[in-house]
Amino acid sequence: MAFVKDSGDEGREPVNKQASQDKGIVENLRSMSALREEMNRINAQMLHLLNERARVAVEIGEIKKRQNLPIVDEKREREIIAKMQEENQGPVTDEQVALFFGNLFQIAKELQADRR
Ligand SMILES: C=C(O[C@@H]1C=C(C(=O)O)C=C[C@H]1O)C(=O)O
Repeated sequence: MAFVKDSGDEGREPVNKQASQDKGIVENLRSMSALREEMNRINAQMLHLLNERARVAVEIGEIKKRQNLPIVDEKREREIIAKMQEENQGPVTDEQVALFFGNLFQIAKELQADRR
């Protein structure tokens, strides 16, 4: 950043404060837009994986239906959450990992129940 020279101790004001601020805002908007594009790509990948997982859950549901087994398997859900928390490297917290997988289980169980 440019500064006015020798304007005393309290000096060190930008030559053009407004222009510097505007440049910062433009840079931030550029970064934000690039980050949102990255976020859009991740969202699309996650949607793809969500549907892939859902298709597997539906297949498991068909087997359970044929064998007259219950949809809900709490032990299996607890094991998945424990394993995912063990592998979790953050910044997502273990509590958030449990919440996220809990939502995935909910979706899987709804899809299985829809087909009973
Ligand atoms: C998919 C299953 O059905 C349910 C959903 C689970 C999941 O989404 O991972 C896990 C256990 C079950 O409560 C399963 O039994 O594996």
